[in-house]
Amino acid sequence: MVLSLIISLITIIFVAVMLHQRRQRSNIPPGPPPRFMIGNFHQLKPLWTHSFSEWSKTYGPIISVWLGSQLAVVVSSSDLDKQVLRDKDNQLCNRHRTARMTQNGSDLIWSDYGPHYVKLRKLCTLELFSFKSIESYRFVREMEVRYMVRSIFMDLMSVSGDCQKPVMLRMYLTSVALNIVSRLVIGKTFEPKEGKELKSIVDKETRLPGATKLTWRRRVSSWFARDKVFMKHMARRKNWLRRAVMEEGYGERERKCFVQSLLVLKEKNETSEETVIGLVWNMLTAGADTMAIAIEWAMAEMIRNPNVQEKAQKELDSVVGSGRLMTEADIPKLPYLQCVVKEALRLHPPTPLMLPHKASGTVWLGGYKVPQGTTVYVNVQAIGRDPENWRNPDEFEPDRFQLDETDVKGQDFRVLPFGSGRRVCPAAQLSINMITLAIGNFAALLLLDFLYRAHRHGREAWISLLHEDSIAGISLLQAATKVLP
Ligand code: HEM
Repeated sequence: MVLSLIISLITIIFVAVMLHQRRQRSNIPPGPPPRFMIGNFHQLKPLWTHSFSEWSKTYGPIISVWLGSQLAVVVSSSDLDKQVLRDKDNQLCNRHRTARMTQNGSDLIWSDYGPHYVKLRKLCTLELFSFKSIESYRFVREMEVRYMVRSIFMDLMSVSGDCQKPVMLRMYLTSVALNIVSRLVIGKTFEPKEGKELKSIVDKETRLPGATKLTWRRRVSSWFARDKVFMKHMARRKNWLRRAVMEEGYGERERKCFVQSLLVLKEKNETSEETVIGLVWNMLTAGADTMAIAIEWAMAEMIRNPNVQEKAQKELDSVVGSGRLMTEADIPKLPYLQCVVKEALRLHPPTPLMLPHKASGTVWLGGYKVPQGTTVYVNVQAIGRDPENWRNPDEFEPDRFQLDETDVKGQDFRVLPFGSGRRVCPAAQLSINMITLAIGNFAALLLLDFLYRAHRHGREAWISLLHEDSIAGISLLQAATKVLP
C-alpha cells in the first residue's frame, strides 16, 4: 500500500516535471537536442564559442543550449545583438551568476542592474574611466610600455649563440597590463611574491566549476563538490586581497588611487568590504588578460601579414620618426595603426562571448521565446566574422576600417569587442589607447631591431607569440612565427 503510494507520487512528480520542461521549451529557439540532466554539456568543446558558432550554422543565428538544466540562448547576428543590447537591453541587462566566485553580485561585473549597480558604475566611471582619469595616467602607460619593450629587447640580446629560445610575449604583456591596472586601482604595482600568488589564484579559478575549459565529466562532478571547493578558493582570494590591497599601508601609495576612494566610502558605511574587494578583483581580472590577448593577436596578425606591418611602420616612420618612441599623443595622427587595432579586435575579440546576461522576464527575440532566468550570450566572435557584414571576413585587412569611421566601442553592432548598451565595458577607451600604444612601440622598435639582429647574426629568429593558456580561448597553440625576411 505504502509502496504503491510512493510509486504514484514519484510518477506524478516526474510527469509534472516533464510537462513543466515541455512548456518551458515551447517556442524557445532551436538547438542541439539536450540529454537528461546534463543538457548539452557533453557536446561542448573546451572553447564554447566554437561549439556555438558551429551549431548556429545548423540551427540559425539564435540557438538554445542546455547547460545542465539551465537554458542558455546564444545570438550570432548583428540584428539579434542589437535586440539584446539595445532594443531589449532593459530586460536583458542582469547577470547570470554561476557561483559564489561571482561575489553574490556585490561587485560591479556580477551585480544585477539596480541601484547598487548604478552607484558602482557611476563611481567607476568617474574615478577610473573618465577622460580626465585616463589622461592623468597616460604617463604610467607610456612608462610601462617602454619598460616592457626594453626588457624584451634586453632578454633577446642575452640569448646567446645559436640558441633559438622563443620569447613568450604573453608573459611580458600580462605583466605590463597588470601593472597598469594595479597602479590605477591600488596605486602601486605588486611585489613579485604577491604577483605570483595572484597568478596562481587566477589560474586556479579557471579550473573551478563554471570555468569554460573543463571537460564535461569534470564539470559535472565538480558541480556537486562546488561548495567546498569554492569556500576554500574564496577564502584564499579574500586573504590575498586583504593583504595585498587593503592592509599594506594603503595610505602611502604613489598617488591618489581608486581603492582609497572606496575605503573612504567604506569608513562612512556607504559600502561594504565585500564590495571593495569585489571591485578591485573585477578590475584586476577583467583588465590584465583582455589587453594582453588583444595585443598578442594584433602582433601575431602583423607578423603573419608583412604588408600590414610594412604599412604600419611606414606610417610610424613618417609621424614619429626614428629619434623618439611613439606616445599616446601620436595616436590621432596614426589612422592606419588605429585600423590595425580595430581589425585585431574584430577578428579576435578577447571575450568572444562577452559576459553572460540574464533575462529578468520573458523576452521575445527574433520571434522566439526567451523565458525568464535564461542566460543570454552574444557571440561577438561569430558576429565579427559574419559574411553578411564583412567582405573576406576571415582575412586580416585593416584597410576595411579606413573607408568609414566604424566604431568598436559599442555603436556599430557588426563589431562589438567591448559589448554595448548598459553593460558595455567601461574601460573600452583606456584599452584601445593601451593596445595602440603597445603595438605602435613594438612595430616601430622591436620588430625592426629584431629583424636587423637576426639578419646580422645570419640565423633564424623566432618569436613565440601565442600560448595554450588563454582565457579568451585562442586556439592557435604555440605558434612560433618565423620573422626573417
Ligand atoms: C581589450 C580589452 C578589453 C575588452 C575586449 C573588454 C571587453 C569587455 C566585455 C565584452 C564586457 C562585457 C560587456 C557586456 O556584458 O555587455 C566587459 C565588461 C567589463 N570590463 Fe572590459 N574589456 C577589456 C578591458 C577591460 C579593462 C582594462 C578593465 C578594467 C581595468 C575592464 C573592466 C570591465 C568591467 C568592470 C566590466 C563589467 C561592466 C558591467 O558589468 O557593467 N575591461 N569588458
